[in-house]
Amino acid sequence: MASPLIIAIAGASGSGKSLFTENLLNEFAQQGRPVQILREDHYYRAQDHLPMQEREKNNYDHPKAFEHELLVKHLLDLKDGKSIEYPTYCYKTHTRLPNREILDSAPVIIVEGIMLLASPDLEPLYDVKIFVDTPLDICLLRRIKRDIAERGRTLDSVANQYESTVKPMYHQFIAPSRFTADVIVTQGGENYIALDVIKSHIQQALLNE
Ligand SMILES: Nc1ncnc2c1ncn2[C@@H]1O[C@H](COP(=O)(O)OP(=O)(O)O)[C@@H](O)[C@H]1O
Ligand SMILES: Nc1ccn([C@@H]2O[C@H](COP(=O)(O)O)[C@@H](O)[C@H]2O)c(=O)n1
Repeated sequence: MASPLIIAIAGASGSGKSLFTENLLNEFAQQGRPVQILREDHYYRAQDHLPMQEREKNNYDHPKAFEHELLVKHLLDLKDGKSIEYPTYCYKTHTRLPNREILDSAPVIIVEGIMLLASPDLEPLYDVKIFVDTPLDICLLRRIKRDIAERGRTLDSVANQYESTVKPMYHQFIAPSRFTADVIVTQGGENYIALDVIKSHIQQALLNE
């Protein structure tokens, strides 16, 4: 098998990265082309050694919150055609779950997450770098709804975390990383023209291998 293409999709929390990734996956699934998806969130560091109060106060919007060294290893393994043991993460307990999933390599690997373009160790591994650029007020509204519905948060906790870490870290790390992207996607996860352009590029790159 030729070396897989690695597509990185970055952007603010709530920008629509996950939805964009799902929609890209659907485009390839319709053609019966195998695609593997990795989420940077699964690589948040385990915190079993910390009491819950400490975990709740942590800064999850700093690059050091992630075990990027493991993500680098996994991407290199997938590039070599090897399978990986993909970690599982729980936002409610702020730590890893014991189960791991075996993921096989595939011709297209999509990796999605907030800090993917802000890590110099990861950047050389990508073949295509995409930044989903959505106004921060829209990201915040989506995050409030999602975090209350799915991640066990309250309106107060989302607001406090947003002011103390999410917003300042966005300006320090995520916003500057957009300049390293090959493609900037506006209108979030439902920009079907961007999806089409990226799908065509990937298909062409696979044909040329
Ligand atoms: N273009 C869009 N229009 C409406 N809702 C959207 C759009 N993009 C994403 N969402 C919703 O906003 C929330 C956050 O989107 P998500 O893709 O999880 O963001 P991210 O992965 O960047 O944090 C989800 O509930 C998602 O369904
Ligand atoms: N224990 C955690 C871990 C992460 N977060 C927040 O998740 C955001 C990244 O995930 P997205 O799906 O929204 O891109 C990030 O902004 C962290 O603040 C958390 O709240 N708790």
